[in-house]
Amino acid sequence: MIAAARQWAFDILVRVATERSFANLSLQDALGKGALSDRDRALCTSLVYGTLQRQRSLDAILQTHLSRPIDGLEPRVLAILRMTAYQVLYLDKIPGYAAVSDAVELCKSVRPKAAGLVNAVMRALLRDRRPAAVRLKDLTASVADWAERAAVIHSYPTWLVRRLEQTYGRSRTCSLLEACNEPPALSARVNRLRATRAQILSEFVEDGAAQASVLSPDGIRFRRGLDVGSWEPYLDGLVSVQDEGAMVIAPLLQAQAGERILDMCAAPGGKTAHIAELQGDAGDILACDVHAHKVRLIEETASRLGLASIKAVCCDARTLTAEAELQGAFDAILLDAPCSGFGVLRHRPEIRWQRTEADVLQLTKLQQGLLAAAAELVRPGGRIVYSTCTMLPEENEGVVRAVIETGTNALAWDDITGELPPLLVESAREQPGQLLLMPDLYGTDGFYMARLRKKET
Ligand SMILES: C[S@@+](CC[C@H](N)C(=O)[O-])C[C@H]1O[C@@H](n2cnc3c(N)ncnc32)[C@H](O)[C@@H]1O
Repeated sequence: MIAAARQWAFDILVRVATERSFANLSLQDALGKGALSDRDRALCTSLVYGTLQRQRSLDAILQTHLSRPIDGLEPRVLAILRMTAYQVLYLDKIPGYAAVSDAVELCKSVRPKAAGLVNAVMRALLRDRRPAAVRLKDLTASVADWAERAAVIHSYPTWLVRRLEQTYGRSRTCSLLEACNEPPALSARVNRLRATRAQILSEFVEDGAAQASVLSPDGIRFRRGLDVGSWEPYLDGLVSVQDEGAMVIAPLLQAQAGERILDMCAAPGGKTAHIAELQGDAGDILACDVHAHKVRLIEETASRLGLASIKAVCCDARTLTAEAELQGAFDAILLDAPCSGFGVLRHRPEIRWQRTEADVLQLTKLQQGLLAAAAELVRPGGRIVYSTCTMLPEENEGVVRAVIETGTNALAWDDITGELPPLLVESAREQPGQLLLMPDLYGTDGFYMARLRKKET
């Protein structure tokens, strides 16, 4: 019988490949059905994330055992080969024969004709005892282009590696590529209106599985996984799951009780809720998202956390400028912009294969349009926080500079060092209006954040 974890992981991988579904959401969905034991949940997660992360490296190695181009294979057969090669090459605790035997059985159940091929390729893979890193080094030894070589070894598209190399140099790029292939740490933000961090941490005193975050006074970092969906403090609205890096962003808005706030791109509402918590739920927050189904997520977040000051609406935030009464109406605006998402590759490994350079160019236009709209909607003297979860400079500083340099909106960089956690202040010293939090520094996702102030007229 095929191990349940492999069957589920295979189904998710096929869905990601053929329907472009999100691995993290498909996993959440599958694991939420409660059909898998804790051990199988962990294995299923590792198979899905690991196979997607290492896809390019796996393909390069698999190709050496195939007589035809690997991308010509039927998607289900390809998913079986990749998932099994991942176990053989990257997981030490899985016996190779068990993975291969399940691979053949899986193939018989979905594509019987290809079972012989799967068996032959996997046996050949098992016979070669060299570790993946050595095989990849040998395979790329004759590749002259550094970016191409690094892209195969660390498993990324070449264009992205080249772009990072141009921006950060080779050594930092390697460190980023490695960090983004690490498993993500789980972290949570305490809803300070309902609990204290000490209260939540007290649950973990005995096994030491959680510790206070050094990046946020409300943050907790876990040393092991947790079934958040059935964790009481989560169900009772005492905590939200949020990356520690993301927790640094809402405080930059300096939102005070009574202030009118706009969160332009708000779903699923993680940062909106953080703003409301920091305002003591005594502000007036308009939270927009362009997708109706995502607006419901904002409402669910607010309701779970017991936050009444958030009003969620479905609209393209750029169109708000057409409403005369909203011009200059907000004390502060968060623009957590739609972006390429390369800072969250640890949570969404597949986006490296889905996003293209052309997407990035399109995104920068959308980001600039949204920021220009924010400049119209904020009051004179008001603040705009612009953030993304990517390390690509054209979506970050490039967007902010382009909008400031139009010269029509009276925006200026605003020093954020006073609101940053002490650990990050040094990193922002050179350019005090912005910060890039890189995934290879503190084990967080990658985030860019900048604060702008509209000059008083
Ligand atoms: C980075 S996510 C926001 C995450 C959110 N701030 C949080 O912390 O939970 C960007 C969001 O922008 C939304 N979006 C994209 N284009 C938009 C637009 N023109 N107007 C409003 N929302 C938009 C997307 O649907 C997506 O939910």
